[in-house]
Amino acid sequence: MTFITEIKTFAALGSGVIGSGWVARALAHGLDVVAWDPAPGAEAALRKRVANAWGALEKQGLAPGASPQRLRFVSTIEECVKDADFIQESAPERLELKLELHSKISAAAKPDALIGSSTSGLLPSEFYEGSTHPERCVVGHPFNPVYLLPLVEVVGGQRTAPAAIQAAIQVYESLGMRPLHVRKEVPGFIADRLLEALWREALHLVNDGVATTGEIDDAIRFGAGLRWSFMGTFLTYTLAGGDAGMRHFMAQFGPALQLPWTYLPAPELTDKLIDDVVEGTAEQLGSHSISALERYRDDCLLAVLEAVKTTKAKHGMHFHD
Ligand SMILES: NC(=O)C1=CN([C@@H]2O[C@H](COP(=O)(O)OP(=O)(O)OC[C@H]3O[C@@H](n4cnc5c(N)ncnc54)[C@H](O)[C@@H]3O)[C@@H](O)[C@H]2O)C=CC1
Ligand SMILES: C[N+](C)(C)CC(=O)CC(=O)[O-]
Repeated sequence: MTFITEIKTFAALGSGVIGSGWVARALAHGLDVVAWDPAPGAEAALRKRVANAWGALEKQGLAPGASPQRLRFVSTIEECVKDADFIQESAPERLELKLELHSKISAAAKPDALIGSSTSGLLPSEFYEGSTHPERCVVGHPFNPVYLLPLVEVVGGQRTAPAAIQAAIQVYESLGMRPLHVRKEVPGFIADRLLEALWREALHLVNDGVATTGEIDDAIRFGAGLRWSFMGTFLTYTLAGGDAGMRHFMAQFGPALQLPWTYLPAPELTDKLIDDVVEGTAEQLGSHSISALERYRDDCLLAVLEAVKTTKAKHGMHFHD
């Protein structure tokens, strides 16, 4: 079984934060993009988000012919997918909604067009249950902002063909991404399991009055956050074990895991906790608008990506190593 991997037309269903990020990435790679979203005013909101991202994409370098004008917004699912070579769904994270949407998408799509879902952690075997040609259906879980962050987790369901996983990896690579094949279909995949643990503990720290949202963000951005862009937890902790490496690290810090410092269940989302988090982050936002902070974030990310790429090259490594 073969799937389309040379893509000219990219279909995006759902054009919120993540869908618009996919649209911007695909446009920047010189593709024609067709988008659909049922919300009133969705087309204007999408074009505004793409415009806000375009400056960063220009700085990063556009493919020949890349233009926001190659985006066409349509009014039906069928029109969106019928001529598409690759389809990416970024609809709200609700199982029933995705189940129904994918039965319509897959029925109208070319049979050999791959279908990816941006879900953050739902299981593909479940929401592709009613899909036509389920062997071409995968999860392609991206990270915000999708147009700059390279990681995409690729996950197959019980009926996904291994060849479709490889084909999807090829397509995401052609969009400049760094696919990571999640070999076992588990809720939350790999990255969101880790991010959820951090998020849960951050909420506990606010709930227990230990720290404000700003202080917790400081604890990340001036410490581990800086090193995470080029070295993950396992290699970082190997170095933290000194010359004796990971075995010494495990012997020294392993017992603390039995205390443990962290809680497993999430805190109850009481009105007070929600207010504390919303008020804390409003203070952090200050007078900046979300789009201004998105441009600031994008500039920082471009600088970090460039620094990591240049430094890796000096050490004989490729960016995707
Ligand atoms: N926001 C994030 O940080 C990330 C989200 N994701 C995933 O991406 C997907 C989309 O999330 P967001 O973009 O954050 O949500 P969002 O709320 O920003 O956007 C969702 C969009 O879907 C549209 N929509 C509503 N009903 C729809 C339907 N029946 N069919 C198609 N579109 C519909 C909405 O009008 C809205 O524009 C979810 O599966 C989420 O788990 C993945 C990575 C990160
Ligand atoms: C909060 N979230 C689970 C939707 C986050 C993600 O899925 C990935 C990200 O961009 O952090």
